[in-house]
Amino acid sequence: MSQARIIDGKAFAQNLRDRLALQVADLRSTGAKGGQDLVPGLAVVLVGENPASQVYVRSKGQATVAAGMRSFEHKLPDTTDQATLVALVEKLNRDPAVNGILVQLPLPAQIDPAVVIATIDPAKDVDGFHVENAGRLALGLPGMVPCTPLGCMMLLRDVLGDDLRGKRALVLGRSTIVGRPMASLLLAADCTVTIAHSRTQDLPEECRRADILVAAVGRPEMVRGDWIKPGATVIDVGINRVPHADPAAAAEGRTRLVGDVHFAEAMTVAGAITPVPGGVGPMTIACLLLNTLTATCRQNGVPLPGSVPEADTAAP
Ligand SMILES: Nc1nc2c(c(=O)[nH]1)N[C@@H](CN(C=O)c1ccc(C(=O)N[C@@H](CCC(=O)O)C(=O)O)cc1)CN2
Repeated sequence: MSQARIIDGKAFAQNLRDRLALQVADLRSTGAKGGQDLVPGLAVVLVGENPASQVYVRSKGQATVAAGMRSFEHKLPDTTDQATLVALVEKLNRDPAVNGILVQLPLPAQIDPAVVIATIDPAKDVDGFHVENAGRLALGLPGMVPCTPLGCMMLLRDVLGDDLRGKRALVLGRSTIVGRPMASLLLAADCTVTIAHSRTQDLPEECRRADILVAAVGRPEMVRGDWIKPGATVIDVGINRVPHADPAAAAEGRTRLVGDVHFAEAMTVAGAITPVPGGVGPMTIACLLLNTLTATCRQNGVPLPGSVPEADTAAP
């Protein structure tokens, strides 16, 4: 029985981070303005004590520093009100040392994420969630592209090559963070794109038509092997924590991470597949660094370094 190629997102992300670090070092010396080094600065804001968010924010800070950028971490209590958070974002918008702003999601219930995201200066919106950047992507204009879909596109291009024209792509999930921007990027690459969701009829059959299947639905192992077209490229965006497979370990409260795709089944059908962990997840942070470098260059009228991939835009 044939086995799919495992797409090593961890290695790809590390390679991208290494290349970005070289470009940042170059920018520091050659991009100097007014006698001062040009150092990209990323501000990450965490509200509350969600354990997963704490891990992600710590990793983002470490990755930022490792790339030679400045990291500004702002940790606010769980009880923070919306006005306080909005005021912090406005302050970061005005700070010239801050080129990128990211507010870690999810936010506590008393805060409307749409209001906070709308406050971020679109030029510093390294998450690409601001309505201006979302609109730009949907309209095929350059802007900031959300990190996870951007990372998925890089992995896809690495496996399939740059020419994705005419491929049938199915995006399972219509979130504003992954599903919708992913569909826009695939459309910009001239794929024939379907967005499937909870109301889609005969989901397995829709999936089986896809040359590229992107699962971003947040349901552990929902996509089974017989939903996959033989040879298809499968990008699994899901990160779901489930009880450990060994009942004794599960009884001790131990868990494991699984994606939205049943990996063992998919391995025997797909042509290539991202694992969970070690697939798409690490690309999210690497692309955050890429977006921060891109934002810094654009804000300072400096050309993007040649050896760093231009962040995918929907253009032309
Ligand atoms: N403002 C944002 N909030 C959130 C985003 C985002 O892009 N912007 N995405 C997710 C969380 N996230 C980054 O913030 C993220 C998720 C997963 C990973 C990752 O590397 N996962 C590892 C496994 C990690 C583990 O063991 O738990 C993997 O898949 O290999 C990085 C970043 C929600 N919030």
